[in-house]
Amino acid sequence: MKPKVYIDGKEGTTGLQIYDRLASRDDIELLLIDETKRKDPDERKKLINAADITFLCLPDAAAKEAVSFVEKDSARIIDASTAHRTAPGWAYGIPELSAAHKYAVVNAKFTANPGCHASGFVIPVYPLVASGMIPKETPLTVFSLTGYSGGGKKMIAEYESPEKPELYNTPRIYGLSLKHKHLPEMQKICGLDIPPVFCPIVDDYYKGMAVTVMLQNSMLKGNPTAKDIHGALAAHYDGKKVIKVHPFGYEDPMIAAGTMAGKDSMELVVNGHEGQTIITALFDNLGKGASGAAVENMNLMLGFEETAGLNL
Ligand SMILES: NC(=O)C1=CN([C@@H]2O[C@H](COP(=O)(O)OP(=O)(O)OC[C@H]3O[C@@H](n4cnc5c(N)ncnc54)[C@H](OP(=O)(O)O)[C@@H]3O)[C@@H](O)[C@H]2O)C=CC1
Ligand SMILES: CC(=O)N[C@@H](CCC(=O)OP(=O)(O)O)C(=O)O
Repeated sequence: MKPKVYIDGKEGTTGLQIYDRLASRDDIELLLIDETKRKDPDERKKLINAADITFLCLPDAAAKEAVSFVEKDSARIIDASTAHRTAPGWAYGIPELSAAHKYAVVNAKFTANPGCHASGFVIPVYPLVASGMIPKETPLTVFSLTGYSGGGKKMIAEYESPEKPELYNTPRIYGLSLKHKHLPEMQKICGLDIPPVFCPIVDDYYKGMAVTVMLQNSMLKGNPTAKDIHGALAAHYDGKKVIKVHPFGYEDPMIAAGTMAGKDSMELVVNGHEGQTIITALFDNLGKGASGAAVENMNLMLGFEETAGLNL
């Protein structure tokens, strides 16, 4: 029998993107809610318990409510919201981080899909902290360029409105409280003593991200060069299908944030010299930053090839 899959919040930005990746697959059965009942708690509860896996593509409060609906042992959850990313008992959905992370996802009842900015930070930083190259007490900084689809339906409507304010044509820095909701997962998953200083920037294009971490090499163990750091990342992600480490350096003098738009994979680009290193994670906020990652996690949880249905 084919595994049954339900998307709670299918009409939203992330939900529609997951639907697009699953609609043509014949190895799963998609359960669809009656459109007039898509926010009806009883109907959603019925489908969550009828499904083998439910994707939650909802605001945090609705995601928490959906988890409270789970009754059957067979019902498993992949939550795209921020609600459970540091919660006990939840697997963190970046299986490439380590064998233990992959094992946790494969066997999870509950998987938290990572935040988009967080993915671009955690994927380069986790292995460097785990190996000791970045001491866990290092004060890191990170900035992230994102397309406006990262803000969901509301932000998409603002950017695509004829009344769009003139200054929305230029990049806008936000998260100025320095308390962005992705900071807890960045710190916890990487095992850092303190969260990084994080500056997100949204710009007037639909999708694609460039998340950049800058390092003073003298703060790192053994005073590595940028090439050493590149070598450590290339070794860690060697053979991975969804995460690629670009050969050291970059062929163009500039890196465009939209380079990986439309893809479900991520590319890490390392530049620098003996004294300083700059690492940029290039990916799509709707791909490895959300829906592509969610489908990859589903594939692992259901025993499929992890890249099934993905566009690498
Ligand atoms: N956009 C992105 O790049 C990313 C988003 N996420 C996260 O994924 C989740 C969904 O985000 P996104 O798709 O962007 O958001 P959207 O606002 O685009 O979509 C959310 C959807 O949930 C529906 N919804 C709201 N409340 C309920 C409810 N009680 N029951 C059923 N459906 C409900 C909304 O309905 P209606 O259509 O009526 O508004 C909407 O269709 C969020 O938690 C977000 O933080 C994570 C990573 C990246
Ligand atoms: C442009 C924009 O607003 N992006 C969102 C992040 C999107 C994402 O990863 O979302 P969740 O953590 O909600 O899952 C933000 O920075 O809050």
